[in-house]
Amino acid sequence: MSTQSRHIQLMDTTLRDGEQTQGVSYAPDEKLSIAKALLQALQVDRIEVASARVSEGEKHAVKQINDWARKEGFDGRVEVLGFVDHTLSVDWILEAGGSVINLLTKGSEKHCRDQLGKTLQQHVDDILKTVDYALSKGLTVNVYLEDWSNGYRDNRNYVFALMDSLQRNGINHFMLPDTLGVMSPEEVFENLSDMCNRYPELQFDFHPHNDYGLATANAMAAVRAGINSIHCTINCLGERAGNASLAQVSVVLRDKMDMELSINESHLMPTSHLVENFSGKRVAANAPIIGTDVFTQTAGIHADGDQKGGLYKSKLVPERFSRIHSYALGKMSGKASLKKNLELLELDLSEENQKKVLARIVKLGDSKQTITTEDLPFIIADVLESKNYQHIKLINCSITSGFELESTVSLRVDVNGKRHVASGCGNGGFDAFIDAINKVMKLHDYTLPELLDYEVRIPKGGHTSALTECVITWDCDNHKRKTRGVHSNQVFAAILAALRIINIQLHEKKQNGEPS
Ligand SMILES: CC(=O)SCCNC(=O)CCNC(=O)[C@H](O)C(C)(C)COP(=O)(O)OP(=O)(O)OC[C@H]1O[C@@H](n2cnc3c(N)ncnc32)[C@H](O)[C@@H]1OP(=O)(O)O
Repeated sequence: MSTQSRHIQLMDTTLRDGEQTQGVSYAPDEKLSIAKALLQALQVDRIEVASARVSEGEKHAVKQINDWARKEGFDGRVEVLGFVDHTLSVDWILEAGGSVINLLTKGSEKHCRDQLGKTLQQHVDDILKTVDYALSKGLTVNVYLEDWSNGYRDNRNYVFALMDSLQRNGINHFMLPDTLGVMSPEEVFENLSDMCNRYPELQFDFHPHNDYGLATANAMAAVRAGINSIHCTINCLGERAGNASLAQVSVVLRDKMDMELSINESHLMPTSHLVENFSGKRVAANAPIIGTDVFTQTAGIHADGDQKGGLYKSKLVPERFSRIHSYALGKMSGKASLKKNLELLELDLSEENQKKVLARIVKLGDSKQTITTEDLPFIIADVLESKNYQHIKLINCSITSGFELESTVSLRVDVNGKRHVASGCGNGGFDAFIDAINKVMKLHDYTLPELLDYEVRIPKGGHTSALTECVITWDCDNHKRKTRGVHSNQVFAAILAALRIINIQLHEKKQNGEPS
């Protein structure tokens, strides 16, 4: 149908279908925080926040969201999935302060017959009872046709008969799910075009799933067929392979189809992080738009092209998403990659020294080591044999750990020429070290930054005696910094990474003329 620019609504179901991701369960306050981020910051049109009847905790969460939404003027944009159970789901939603029910009906003859054990007429009678009850209580009613994609393929007369019975009963949106994510873009276009042509007066939503990795392509096909509302989730969460990614769908519909969306792109990353934290499901580093690595150029040739007038630029510029380009350091780096990192750190090096530093970076990369931007000053100091970059030096350190025992550390350390002895205890060797080193650093008017992430890894194919590498991400005044340490003992790898961030920050203090 039409590829003419029009407003496409996104209905985010991170808090309903997204919570059907294996192992994900949000606490009520987490649900409220995500709902706020979705409606207020990201400016999603509608959100589905739960299934009715699940639990008392869930009802409490939905009530909190509805109370907040009403106060902030988002009433009518918070939806709850309900069942064909006459009064039960409707009453549950009303008790939770809700105003919209997304009623789950059977969109395939097979589900109607084999799961409910009903004929179509019996199912329609039950649905209408629930719809009438919901409308009499003032709810807005949307209807899901569960398993519509299979139902349409196997017996579309069932689907048409269901639609014909429901279409004049005050239902707002008819939601057509590809419940098992089995459709191709061609099938989506063909089947949805047919539905739109048959029922031109009705509002349809499309609910894609990503089982074949086609959710975004299917969302595009749906819009091409004339659908004006797409369901998606943050970070592609959802049952099995997940739903369509809101980041991908919103950006693709804007860039490739010229559609209008209300989404504020600069909030895609923060919302993704929030959901990542609360769901415990990590986003792949190469996930489009929101992955940590997707604006990093690794190849030297690409860094060179970026310097020569943005030769490797597309519409997907990181600034759009409040992100920045970065240039990886490793064996594929060239002089342009190094230059970009030096610019970032505001470091100046002669051509001659750049060559030496680059040779060291390539060598380190060859031995599979990760090199972060924060490593660069150390590599430079090492290559150029600069002595004035060493502000903290661990002279010795012993750690004791035991099963069901608190770990203890005693250490001797040199900070800007002053020798200190300290001990500490904690929940594990690294925690005990942090306790001890914080006691020392307090005397130097310095506090370690908050730790945001802590990753330990061994080279692929390694074994228990291999070197371990620990990469720690620190929150330095809302600016993320990564440091790494390499050691055969993983706690010492972490300690070396911690010493490195201290060294960096002591060096900066010195350069700023602050006492240390
Ligand atoms: C498209 C989707 O992703 S659907 C997701 C729907 N959401 C959920 O399932 C949320 C989590 N579910 C739950 O908490 C529970 O399953 C509840 C509270 C909804 C129901 O729990 P229970 O009463 O224990 O039933 P159970 O989980 O076994 O569900 C199966 C019953 O629901 C019936 N059912 C299936 N679909 C529907 C429907 N759309 N409307 C009404 N009843 C339905 C089945 O026929 C079965 O009934 P039966 O026991 O009489 O045979």
